[in-house]
Amino acid sequence: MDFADFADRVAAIEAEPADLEVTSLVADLFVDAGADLPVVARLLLGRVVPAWDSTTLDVGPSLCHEALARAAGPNVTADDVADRLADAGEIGAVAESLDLDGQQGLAAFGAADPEPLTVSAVDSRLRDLAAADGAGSHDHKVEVLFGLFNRADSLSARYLARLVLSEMRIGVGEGIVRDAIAEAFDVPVAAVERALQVENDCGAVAVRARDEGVAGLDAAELVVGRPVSAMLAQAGTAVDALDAWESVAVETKFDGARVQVHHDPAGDTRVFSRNLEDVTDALPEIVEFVAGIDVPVILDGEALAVDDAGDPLPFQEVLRRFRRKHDVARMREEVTVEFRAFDCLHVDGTDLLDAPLLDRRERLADVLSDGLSPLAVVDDAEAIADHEAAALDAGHEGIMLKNPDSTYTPGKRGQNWLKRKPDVETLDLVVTGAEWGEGRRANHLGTFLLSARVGNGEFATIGKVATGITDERLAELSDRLEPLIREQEGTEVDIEPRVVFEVGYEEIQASPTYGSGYALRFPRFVAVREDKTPAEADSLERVERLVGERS
Ligand SMILES: Nc1ncnc2c1ncn2[C@@H]1O[C@H](COP(=O)(O)OP(=O)(O)OP(=O)(O)O)[C@@H](O)[C@H]1O
Repeated sequence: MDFADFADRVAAIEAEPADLEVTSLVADLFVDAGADLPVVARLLLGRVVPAWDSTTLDVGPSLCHEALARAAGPNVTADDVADRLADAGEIGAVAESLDLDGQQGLAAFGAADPEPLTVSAVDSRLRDLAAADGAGSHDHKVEVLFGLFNRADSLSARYLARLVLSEMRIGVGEGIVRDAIAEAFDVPVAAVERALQVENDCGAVAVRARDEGVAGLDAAELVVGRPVSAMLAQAGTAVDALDAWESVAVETKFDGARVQVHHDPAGDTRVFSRNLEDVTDALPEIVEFVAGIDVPVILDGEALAVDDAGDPLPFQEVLRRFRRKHDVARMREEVTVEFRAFDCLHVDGTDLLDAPLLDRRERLADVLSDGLSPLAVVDDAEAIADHEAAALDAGHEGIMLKNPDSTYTPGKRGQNWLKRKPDVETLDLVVTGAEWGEGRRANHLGTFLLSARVGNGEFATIGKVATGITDERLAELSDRLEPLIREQEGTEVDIEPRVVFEVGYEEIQASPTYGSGYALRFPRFVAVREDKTPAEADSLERVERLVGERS
């Protein structure tokens, strides 16, 4: 499929306001995609590689501006592109407005490939770009993007630019892709959903649905070494749990970082973070800990930092490891990280996603004798309160209440896992802006503008945080956020939404000051959530719920 045809179809999808119609248009596109089906399915979600692969294109705005300017010809500079972006507000409109003239551009710049740009050419060039690393990678990336923009017509440029900056925003989310696969190939939505959870790649699942139908979808299996999304929890109380289930599995809620451990005694051990990033090198203790397991396993659990007495330390200690991977040996001497396993997804060729929690826990105990998170099955509120008090006394964050009969549903924030924490409230919010500091802090960004997620790549501002940040941490945050600056006006900057802050606050108030209609009172910085992407930040819906609960 030519990329220009794909871009036409995407423009029609973007212009359609009704979800059902969007699903049908996407389904039609899937039917027509032929051999390009897996790539088309991923591109619609703004992905080049499957969701289980955390490789990113790592293209920042300035790199993209440089490539666009080169493709636009000698009269346009990267600064011009940035200026146009300030006016237009989104990169797709800018790319489209540059009138990149496809094949004429080729002649003008002497590019080697006279073929029209196809979907598969874009895919392979962007994979090549994603693999570029180290010295010279900047220039290589500009070169690859220039080559693509140079062969693109205006509409193609619009979607290419959005794709490389992870801003597809065409109103197509995972739910629509799931429903469209079902509609296109006449298979049940539930079967598609299940295969997506297991395989974590909409491209591969679309092909299964088309080529093998329900049987193919049902045959999707976990692969040791390929991460799946983690099952998530909702906030809940003992009463919620006892109302919903006959008995309750109570576990300690460890204040660490979620890890999924894939161990193959005949091969490799890999550790993945909650956003599926490979963090194996940052956590050698965990690799060593599971080294003795003599069958292939996929384990779910928490990486917990402990002090010399074995007592838990705050989760920031573990997250620091994810960030500074090259200092691991030194950091390991300073802080010990231990593994607490609480679930088991696969043992020795058998997937356990559909097994009840207590059965999975039995299998877990078969393969691991140490490092298990304790679990008690109880049926009264008093026993739950006792467990909570004991967990808090021991310095843990709270307790988890789980339905003993529940299956493991990857990526779902369902009602089968409830988290119960004392009322220390924090929100995970996306940094979308900042202000330069004053005086001693003039070289650093000092105040950070925070936003809640409103859906499909959009964010609404809700407050500013400047409190709770040490000078050292401020320098670190500045280094981190400066490359993400999109625009500057006076001392205020607009920042690409990439980094998530955990922020404490006293109260949430209705307020016209911010786009969300709410403002945090007394916000204070707690940590950078290295393990969360903006898509996993707290939503405005959650904020509204919190406000509702309080009033
Ligand atoms: N025994 C346990 N069982 C399940 N999850 C646990 C357990 N102990 C600690 N956790 C952590 O609690 C998280 C569950 O809460 P949730 O799914 O809401 O994630 P979260 O948004 O990171 O929440 P939080 O910030 O409260 O940890 C898990 O992702 C995991 O990291």
